[in-house]
Amino acid sequence: MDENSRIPSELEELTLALLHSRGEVERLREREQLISGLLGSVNAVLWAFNWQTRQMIYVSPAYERVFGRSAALLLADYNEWLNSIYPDDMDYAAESLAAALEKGAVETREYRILRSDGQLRWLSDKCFVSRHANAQDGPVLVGIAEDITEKKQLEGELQRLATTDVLTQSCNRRYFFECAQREFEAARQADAPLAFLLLDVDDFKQINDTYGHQMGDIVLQRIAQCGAAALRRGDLFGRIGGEEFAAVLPHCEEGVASQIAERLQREVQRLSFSANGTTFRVTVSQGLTSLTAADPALDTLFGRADAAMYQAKRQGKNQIVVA
Ligand SMILES: Nc1nc2c(ncn2[C@@H]2O[C@H](COP(=O)(O)OP(=O)(O)OP(=O)(O)O)[C@@H](O)[C@H]2O)c(=O)[nH]1
Repeated sequence: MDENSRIPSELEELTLALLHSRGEVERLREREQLISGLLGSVNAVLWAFNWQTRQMIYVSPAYERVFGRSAALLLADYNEWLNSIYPDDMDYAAESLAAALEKGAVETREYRILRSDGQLRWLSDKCFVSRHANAQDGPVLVGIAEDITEKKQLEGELQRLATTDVLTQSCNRRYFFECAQREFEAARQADAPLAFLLLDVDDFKQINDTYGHQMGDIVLQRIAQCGAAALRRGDLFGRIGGEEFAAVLPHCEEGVASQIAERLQREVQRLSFSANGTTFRVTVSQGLTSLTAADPALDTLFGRADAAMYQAKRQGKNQIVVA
């Protein structure tokens, strides 16, 4: 056989190369279809952002579903993304994005957006510095944003259940003392006034025994409503025992605290209940005290308010004792 006949001619080489590159193009097309199918079906927004030019380079199809806005507008102008962030969360969203540049990644970003239809939604938006970006184009940030509104609502509901007294919807004992401790420490640190109020329903056993436990529950609910009505915004109110409630009044001088306790006393006295064809009223005894420089712990305040409340009971009930 002739030596030259074994060497493929230039034409054959070209044909082989063409066939090979056609196969490659076909494979790439299939791959692209697969990836765009995946990106289209994933309910998370994948995005890429050029930090230097402040340009959105890419955003996946889920953007229009999650944000309810046009992807074309976003690709034309990055401000479209900023416009969608809930104003209170704007600083956090911008700072955490910049932090990703320094740290390489921020995986705990959560903020709220306003969809174009006015709906408020929570997003988890993890972002990373891309390792594949071209150095001369500046850093590129890539991210994955997911709608976590339902998860947030569930967390909120769990938090509410863990901190709320089921019967009266006021703070439960554990949460009340947790918040009271924080208020106590803040007042001590700022040398600010703080009052502690303890309230116990008078002759509650008799109410239960005469009108039934269910009626007793209604009494507790109405007293809790009086508490919410009489206190100021920022005051803490909770049910800390069966028929015992407590309040912490931050930044409250003794005189104002007394007025608040008196208002609460009157609110309760005004309540009227009907059962078994009769009408009855309830009263409460209150113990009130204020933080002094010598109080080492919240327990000291609590103990003083408790002693004052028992003094009110001993003195005939339906009254406030200030200690
Ligand atoms: N209906 C109802 N009763 C409760 C609840 N928790 C505790 N109690 C009742 O509250 C009553 C408290 O009674 P006592 O501690 O004797 O106090 P009191 O009758 O209010 O007497 P004074 O405190 O001296 O005025 C008890 O009978 C408890 O069973 C509750 O969630 N619902």
